[in-house]
Amino acid sequence: MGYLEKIQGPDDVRALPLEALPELAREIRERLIHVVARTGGHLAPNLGVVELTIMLHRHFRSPEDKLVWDVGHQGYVHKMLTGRNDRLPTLRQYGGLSGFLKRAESEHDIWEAGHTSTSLSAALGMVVARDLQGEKGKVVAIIGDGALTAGMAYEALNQIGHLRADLLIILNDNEMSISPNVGAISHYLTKLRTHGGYLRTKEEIEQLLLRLPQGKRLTRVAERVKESLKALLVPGVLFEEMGIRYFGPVNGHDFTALDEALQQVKKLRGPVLLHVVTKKGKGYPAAEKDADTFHGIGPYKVESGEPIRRVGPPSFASFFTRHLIRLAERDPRIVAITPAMITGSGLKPFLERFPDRLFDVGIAEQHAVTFAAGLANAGMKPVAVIYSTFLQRAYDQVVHDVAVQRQNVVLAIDRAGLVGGDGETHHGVFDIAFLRTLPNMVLAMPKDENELGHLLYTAVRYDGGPFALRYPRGEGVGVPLDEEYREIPIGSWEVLREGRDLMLLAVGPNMIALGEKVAQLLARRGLSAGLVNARFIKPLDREMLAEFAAKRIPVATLEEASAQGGFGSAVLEALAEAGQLGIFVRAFGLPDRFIPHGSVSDLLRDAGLVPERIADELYARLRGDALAPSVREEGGIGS
Ligand SMILES: Cc1ncc(C[n+]2csc(CCOP(=O)(O)OP(=O)(O)O)c2C)c(N)n1
Ligand SMILES: CC(=O)[C@@H](O)[C@H](O)COP(=O)(O)O
Ligand SMILES: [Mg+2]
Repeated sequence: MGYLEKIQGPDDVRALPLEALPELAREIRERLIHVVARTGGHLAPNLGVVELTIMLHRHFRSPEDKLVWDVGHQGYVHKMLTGRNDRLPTLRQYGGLSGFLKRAESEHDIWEAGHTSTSLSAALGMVVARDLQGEKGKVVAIIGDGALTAGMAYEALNQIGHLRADLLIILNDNEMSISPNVGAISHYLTKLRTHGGYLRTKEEIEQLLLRLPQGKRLTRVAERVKESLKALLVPGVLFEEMGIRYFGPVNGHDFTALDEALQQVKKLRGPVLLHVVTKKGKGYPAAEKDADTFHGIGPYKVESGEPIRRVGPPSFASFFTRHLIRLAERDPRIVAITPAMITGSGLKPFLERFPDRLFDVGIAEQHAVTFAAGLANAGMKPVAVIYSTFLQRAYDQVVHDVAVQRQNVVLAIDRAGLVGGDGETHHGVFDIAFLRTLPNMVLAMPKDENELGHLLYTAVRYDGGPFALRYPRGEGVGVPLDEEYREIPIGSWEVLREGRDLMLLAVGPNMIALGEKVAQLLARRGLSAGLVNARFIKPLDREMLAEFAAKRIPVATLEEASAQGGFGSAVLEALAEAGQLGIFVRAFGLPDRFIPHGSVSDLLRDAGLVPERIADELYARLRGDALAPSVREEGGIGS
């Protein structure tokens, strides 16, 4: 029996002799590689923090000492060492372990995060609470070099330094965000890494100066000279100048070096940053070689690292890039912006074709949006490609810098809808509600990858202000692409199927497929339901809506988004405004709760967005039959 199988919690980790740790690390890596090969997940980040996680649990007594992980995608090792190793094969599965930390899963999961760069702010909050309550215990934030490119991290560092907060920050620097890290901060960290590993403080540097010939005089010369010497000699001066003592860099795979470093820094009071250098994907050649692909990967063959690809059409993201390249060929104003998601957004072909017209701004969604507004302000046609969930971080920039000024920015909202294994923090289900309420905003979603191209063509030619174009994670529908693009009239819907007794208004490919099945089920029961591709969420096709109302045809809306404030709400508001609420309307969407991880089909079923449930309810309501009990279930269909 190996070491890992005997570990039920951090006490067991602390009980192991130092010399047993390399074998424990090997066992952890072997299990990670085999389990994630089946479940999919964030393999490379976790392989990079095996030794670090082991040592953190040896030096700090979780949960009295609080380990606050940034993002949490690198929390698998932490879970294995805190009593959840046996459940690892349920990772990211419906009802199984989350791929991020979850307080409901364990007392050792102090903080939940799927979005980067929140750990420092949260940790500082815990430090201040501890001190105000007179509690004990260390607070340790573990943040990656990528997460350190987000502005929110500096807002926290600013206050940490100001308060001289007694907080340990572990900077896990693997030179990678998802793709190789970018920006001036990353460049600075590279300089620090190449300084070679030493653990000197400012004081020691000053002692060193004093030992130099003329050292006394030297140290007496103007503060400016000393400061500039310090900047040369003192590593981490960026942090030091914020009042945060910097130590490192330390080899994050060397148990002895980590042990010594943690031994030293944990005794210190006040804000301390330990710079740990790790390798993303460590211990699995395929992941070491291609940490970008193995950052977040689907199932793969262990022997070769070759992804087990499902046969099917390319992803919406890759279709989007194909259209963007075709349009950028003709329009030099078009530039693309990504906040550190080149790979996930499928933008690599665009980068290869137009290296000077793609801007990776790092993990900086707020900056990405306002940078786009600045570009538009100067006559360019910026296309900001941002996952729906990450766009949430830039909402005020959309309002204040884009919508108010009617800047001609295209917001390409990828991962719009349920995303599956990433769960609550990643489903793109709120952007309809938070964008449709903005004046000057156009918001559209295509029925398939071909219409995606026509809507993008319409968007880049539109000069009436912001145009938000949302599309889902996952594969296209499998339709051919037209040779030529055509403009789609803004605010126009498309009738896909005529109906006499009911019109289903569906947003996006999944809901159109769902609507088609509902219409077929109702047809078998003698109810004629039509289906509309509601490709514009804003502006609505008020003409078509008024026509249904005038003919007193009931409508039902279908959206893979929060029903609260979503497309269905917009339709209800429009009918109420036109005094046409007399017709029956039902808005089907996601319920008023956060949707966990699992397959999209499991999650849609859970939310009641399945044809049988919807057909049952609509039939019962329209034919006056008593509602089937199952349909009345609370919290199911968007309530
Ligand atoms: C606000 C936000 N934007 C983008 C992402 C997508 N994302 C997840 S992990 C990651 C890279 C994080 O890099 P780093 O902090 O260095 O961690 P590593 O994966 O290298 O361990 C990114 C961009 C996110 N989770 N949150
Ligand atoms: C942890 C994180 O936020 C990203 O790695 C995210 O999981 C990527 O999502 P996709 O797999 O949809 O690109
Ligand atoms: Mg990193």
